Amino acid sequence: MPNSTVLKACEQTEIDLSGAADWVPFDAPALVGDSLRFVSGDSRGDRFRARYYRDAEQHLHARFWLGPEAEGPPGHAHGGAVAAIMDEALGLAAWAAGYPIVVGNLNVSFRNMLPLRKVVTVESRVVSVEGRKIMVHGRIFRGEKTFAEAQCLCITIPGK
Ligand SMILES: CCCCCCCCCC(=O)SCCNC(=O)CCNC(=O)[C@H](O)C(C)(C)COP(=O)(O)OP(=O)(O)OC[C@H]1O[C@@H](n2cnc3c(N)ncnc32)[C@H](O)[C@@H]1OP(=O)(O)O
Repeated sequence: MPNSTVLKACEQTEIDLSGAADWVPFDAPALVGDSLRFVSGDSRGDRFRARYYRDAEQHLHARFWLGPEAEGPPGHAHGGAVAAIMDEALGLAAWAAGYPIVVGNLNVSFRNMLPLRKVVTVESRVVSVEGRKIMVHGRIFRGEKTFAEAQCLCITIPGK
């Protein structure tokens, strides 16, 4: 079977990215539009598929699926793919909290290799706001297993 056919087969698969019972879908493109294209913009893609939610306390969560085009170590996610998820999700968490920002500093700890073709959860918290500096913490996990943790310093955009 040619490679292109193998990749197409993956595209056809519907991935269950549904949220927890008390989460409400969050319309991220309505807030930041094309800024999401690099990571979560292709809902049928073979790299990332994602859906964002907010809980009752307005914290941002996401379900992410990483496909074959996000591969680093065999069968597992590339570190850059994990960092890209953190960059988008934690930056978006600041936007969703009302702060128009860019990411100034992102510190990612890779705790366990993240398996491809599994749905994982991203959780985030805006932990502090000091002037233009918004600190957001996040974690990628599935069940009891944490794959990555991150601290993201977001800086509000002057004039926004
Ligand atoms: C846009 C929609 C996004 C939606 C969700 C998707 C999220 C995607 C997130 C991204 O990928 S954003 C793209 C990657 N980030 C960048 O390209 C940012 C590039 N850097 C800049 O544009 C500027 O350096 C920046 C706006 C962050 C800061 O420049 P400024 O000249 O406006 O601010 P300044 O340097 O005066 O710093 C303001 C404060 O922030 C602090 N700061 C700035 N950059 C920092 C840094 N990198 N590390 C630590 N602290 C930093 C700085 O020390 C200072 O603290 P104090 O007020 O306490 O003095």
